[in-house]
Amino acid sequence: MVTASASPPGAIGGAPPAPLEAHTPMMAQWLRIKADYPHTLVFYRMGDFYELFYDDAHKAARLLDITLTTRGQSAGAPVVMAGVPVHSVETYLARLIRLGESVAICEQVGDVATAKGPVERQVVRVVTPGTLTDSELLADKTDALLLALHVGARRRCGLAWLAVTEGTVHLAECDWAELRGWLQRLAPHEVLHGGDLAPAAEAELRSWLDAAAAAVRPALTVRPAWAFDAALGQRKLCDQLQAATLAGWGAQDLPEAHAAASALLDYAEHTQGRQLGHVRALRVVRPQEWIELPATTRRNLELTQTLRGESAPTLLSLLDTCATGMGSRLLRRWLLEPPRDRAVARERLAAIGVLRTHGPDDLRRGLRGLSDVERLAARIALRQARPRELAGLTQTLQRADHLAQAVAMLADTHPATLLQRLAADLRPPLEVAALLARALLPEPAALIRDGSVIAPGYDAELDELRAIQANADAFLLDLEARERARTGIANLRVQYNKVHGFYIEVTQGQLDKVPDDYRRRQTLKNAERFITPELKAFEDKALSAQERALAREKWLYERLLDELQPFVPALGTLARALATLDVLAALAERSLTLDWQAPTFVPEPRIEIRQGRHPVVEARLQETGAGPFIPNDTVLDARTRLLIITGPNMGGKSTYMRQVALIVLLASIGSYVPARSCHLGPIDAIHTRIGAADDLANAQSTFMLEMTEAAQILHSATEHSLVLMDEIGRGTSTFDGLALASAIATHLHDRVRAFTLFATHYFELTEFPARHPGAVNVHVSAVEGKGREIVFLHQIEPGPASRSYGVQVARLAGVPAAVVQQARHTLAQLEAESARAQQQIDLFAAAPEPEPTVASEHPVLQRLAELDPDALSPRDALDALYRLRALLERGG
Ligand SMILES: Nc1ncnc2c1ncn2[C@@H]1O[C@H](COP(=O)(O)OP(=O)(O)OP(=O)(O)O)[C@@H](O)[C@H]1O
Repeated sequence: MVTASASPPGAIGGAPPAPLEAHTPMMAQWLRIKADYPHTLVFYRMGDFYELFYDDAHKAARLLDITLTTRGQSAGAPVVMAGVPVHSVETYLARLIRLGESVAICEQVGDVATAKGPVERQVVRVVTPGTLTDSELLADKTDALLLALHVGARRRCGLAWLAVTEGTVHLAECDWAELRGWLQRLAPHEVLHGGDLAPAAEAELRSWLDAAAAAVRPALTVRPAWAFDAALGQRKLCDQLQAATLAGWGAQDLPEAHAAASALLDYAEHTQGRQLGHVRALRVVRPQEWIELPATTRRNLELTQTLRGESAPTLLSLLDTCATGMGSRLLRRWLLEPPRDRAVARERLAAIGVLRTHGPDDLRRGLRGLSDVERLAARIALRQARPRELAGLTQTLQRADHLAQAVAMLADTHPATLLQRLAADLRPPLEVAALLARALLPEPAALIRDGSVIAPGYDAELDELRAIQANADAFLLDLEARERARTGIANLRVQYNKVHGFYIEVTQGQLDKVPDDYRRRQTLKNAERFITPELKAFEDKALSAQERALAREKWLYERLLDELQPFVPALGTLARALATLDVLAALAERSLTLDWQAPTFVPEPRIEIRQGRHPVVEARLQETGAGPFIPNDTVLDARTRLLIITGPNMGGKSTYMRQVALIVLLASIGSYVPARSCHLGPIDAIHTRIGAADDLANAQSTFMLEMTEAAQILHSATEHSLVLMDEIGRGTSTFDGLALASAIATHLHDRVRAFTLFATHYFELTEFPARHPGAVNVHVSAVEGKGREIVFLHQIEPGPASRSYGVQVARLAGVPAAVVQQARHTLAQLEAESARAQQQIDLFAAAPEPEPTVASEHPVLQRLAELDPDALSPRDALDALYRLRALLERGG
């Protein structure tokens, strides 16, 4: 980090290069502060504005479209500045954060009245994309994730991440090659690194991050190399967890991740300006724990985003009827991190089963409108909680207590372990509710600086100060009456304004009646304003009482935050329990509303779905009244591992394949599924290769992308993976495509042995099952009506499709009749020709052994290859052996 002394004075942040003394006192103060935040926009508080200067001002003017001005001079040059009003700062912050910028908020902390020169200012908080805690800046349903990356020896990467609004640090280690997958899965909003990456590696990191990003452009923030210290990280984690060792979390042998954690915690504390008292949990994430969902799968299955990047209609948007933001965030995590261990899913299913029987509606009503306890716990720990948030917590805790009782009753009668754990964790700290109810007004002011936050009866001193203010009104009325009587001025008024304080106002016509002891305070057009010794004495007392009351309220509020600190862990536990209950209740509601059934897990390899449906397509058909969704079966097991799916365009192949993947995923997270029944064996990954959008940003052609994705699948799929291959090979010429498709199918069938759904338009591939016992043909059915129009039945049936109906679909799509007519004609010719040729290519013949290449590489082997042993006498053979030996000794 650049400091004031390391940089030539005055060259900071675009200011004119000059020693600090040459600048005005205020600009010298700004320069000192800016030197500590060279890469961060400094919002420098001046009255009702935050001002930015020099380079910061230029940048902000560009990014925020605000006016750039100059005012006065410093070091002999005009001061370039731009400002935003304090009252609307959140809007500007939100825009900057979305652009990946960070902002240091620099407030006046000194006393304006007593300051000599500029008031003392300090950076109280740094707002960065990965460390957001303000409710205004965070979307309800997503967390801002901060990730620290440490690249150690042999490019081994340590990862540590957290959402500052949550209480858990996560650790993981991986190789550089796997990093991309991690970034895609986590989609962090900000990544910290030590600045020691080679330029190529940094560029790679940037491109991976941008590819993983959703709405917010992730920031890449450089932290000093010393901040990444394994020993320090381990110590910091132990401190956070209040434990002597990390062994209890299985986190002791992760030095690279410890180094990352040290930078992570240091930075999070630095931005919040304090320790993270609420971070009390640690999780080591080992990728083998989850069913792998590569980025392509998440995209193709439209789990949380449509292919167009919208948030609906997606699987998440269909599932998410959660009543709270906490629930929605947890549901998203469940969906993206399906556990391989079926015990987790079984527990959730059992709990959902109980909620279904009892009807989840009462619980859901109880959850609706609850405060975001998770974020509030963090904001209390960071001392950022606002009065209204705390007042809301009072009610939330009381309502959570009712929920706790309801869940306890359910858990008593139904032994579902998850419900029992929830009942144990749903223990709202009611003393917090009592304390808050006593301390706060039911509807306090938005900000503590405005007063009107602390309830009467909570603090005797505050009550007394407020009484003085309250009596003031009575006193002023009394004074007004007395002065009217004394002076005979009937329209005399005693009033107050912020600038001039208390005064007696007398209109022009009455001025001759003003007594001698009136002192003039201000002259207006039609009136004069006066003060009297009695009013002045009162003013001093009332104003000081008001000021003191405000200061007292502020002090009491700080004490209240102190008193709440010990309850932060309990609030964290409560938040997690509420979120879990919310997700379970939402899944129960969905399963009832959408008529879903519980899946059954089996130990043997199997995906057996009866009457399965695609939940999102079904919902859309229902919405648009476009007819019923046709359910279909899927049976894959140890003997049948690959389905060759054929059928017309628009027939429903993609829908069918996706529905199988979605049902497998839903079952794995412990949800009911859109099917009459589902028996599911172990699954370790869901891979998809569907459609193709040109990756122009990375200059990859459609076909290149198709093959890259196929290669990744062939390398990483196992016999427990589910693989969807949609029309592989269509991005190139027919022969190339067909050859590749058949080779890929063969590899998946023979070597990988993954459960594979292979949709194709290459009819030649329907021969595949005849030669491969683990494969079968199915097709989506369609018929041709009388008018040669195509009717899609969307029914999966055994055997290959009889024809492709491409021309009929084109007609359906409105292709001009003349073109359709010509296509029909050409098709008939092609079919006739192909039947004549009957060229039999054996698509599925075993690949020939790789050609021996070694012989051409080493001269000894070359010579050896040239020998014909049958033509040699024993003597010649011995000679040849000596010659070879000599050649070898000469080094070839
Ligand atoms: N089982 C079903 N029941 C009812 N409608 C369905 C069903 N499956 C698909 N559809 C409807 O058919 C449309 C086309 O389906 P889909 O995209 O899966 O076809 P496809 O065979 O993959 O087509 P292409 O080969 O052109 O990619 C869907 O948008 C949906 O509206």
